[in-house]
Amino acid sequence: MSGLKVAGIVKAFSGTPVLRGAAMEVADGDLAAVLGPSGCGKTTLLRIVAGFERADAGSVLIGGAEVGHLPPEKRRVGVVPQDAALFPHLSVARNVGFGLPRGSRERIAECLELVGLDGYGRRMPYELSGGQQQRVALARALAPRPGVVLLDEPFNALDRSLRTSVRDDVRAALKAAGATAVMVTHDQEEALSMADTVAVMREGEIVQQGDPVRLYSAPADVGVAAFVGEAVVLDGVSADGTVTCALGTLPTSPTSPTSPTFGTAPATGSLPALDTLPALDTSPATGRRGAGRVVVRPEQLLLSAGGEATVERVEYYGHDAAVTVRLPCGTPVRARTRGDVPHRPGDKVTVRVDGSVLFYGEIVR
Ligand SMILES: Nc1ncnc2c1ncn2[C@@H]1O[C@H](COP(=O)(O)OP(=O)(O)OP(=O)(O)O)[C@@H](O)[C@H]1O
Repeated sequence: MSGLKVAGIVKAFSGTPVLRGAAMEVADGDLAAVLGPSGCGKTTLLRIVAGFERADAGSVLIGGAEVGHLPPEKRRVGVVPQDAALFPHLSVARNVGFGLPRGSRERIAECLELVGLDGYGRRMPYELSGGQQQRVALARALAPRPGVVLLDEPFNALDRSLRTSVRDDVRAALKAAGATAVMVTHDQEEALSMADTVAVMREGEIVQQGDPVRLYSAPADVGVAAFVGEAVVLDGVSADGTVTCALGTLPTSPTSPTSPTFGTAPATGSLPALDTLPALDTSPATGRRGAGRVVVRPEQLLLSAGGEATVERVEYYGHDAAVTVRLPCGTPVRARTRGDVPHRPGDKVTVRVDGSVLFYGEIVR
């Protein structure tokens, strides 16, 4: 196998477990995002892949070969740190050529071109913007043709307006180089918009890995649903392909998981990819029944004038707005609406749900 595979990674610091059997797989040439809240172990996993840290157990395969026993310089891994960390006293070209043999001018020029900075070789790092520095750091990581490129929250130091364009440039450069890459982030928008595959990490485990669309539409559990995008979570009672909750009786999505272990990573390290999970069983006789939790996406909530629900708060963002509405039963829900549709606090509205909803409950067979 080429690409990257990590399986069953366990790591503790001074007896405190940080990674508990983390497993993920990245196909050759794919960009993977490891997405998780602060402190869940993302950087530690990346450092173990890079060889800066040693795992207590588990395996790291790069291009099909086990590298767990190798020092960082023997792993063919390129690293892009958070803050670019260029050598301040070296020119851009010498930064990019740092890990290359002498006389690698052509390769340096090639890599600068890959990141859209051809002609910048003679500049010094202090003459570059933050985004340009980050691109030089990527060129430096790509220069020795690594088996895997690791990016640790690479856009953190950039301001918001710059991030989108630098993200595009970085993704384009990785794709042009054909690199297999893993990017750590706690920003769901960044993960969903950039990556080919997203691995969601929680408390030292990859709880689900899948492509962005499937991850958003079929999260493994309520926690993943709420972390990957916004979620309205309500209590509900399910029967016969529908669920009854504060928003009425709604059809449940065919992507609602049917197994309590849906998407969880077994300790053996095998991959919790959605594609490999058992076929979905939505037949009324054997589906999920009883009490559980309903997940609705805010953009599924449609508001119309007049009704029993009350608008409490409107956050206007231009392209859209977030409207908090109190339902007649007293439960608040947050809807995403078009920015040009006026709602004001105190307005009476009706809330309808567009499409089907996810339901997480006990399975009755
Ligand atoms: N060298 C170390 N010694 C002791 N504890 C450590 C060490 N490195 C990391 N930790 C602890 O391991 C946990 C996970 O840290 P890690 O940096 O991997 O998380 P993270 O998900 O990358 O967080 P963030 O998004 O905030 O960077 C934290 O509780 C951290 O304090």
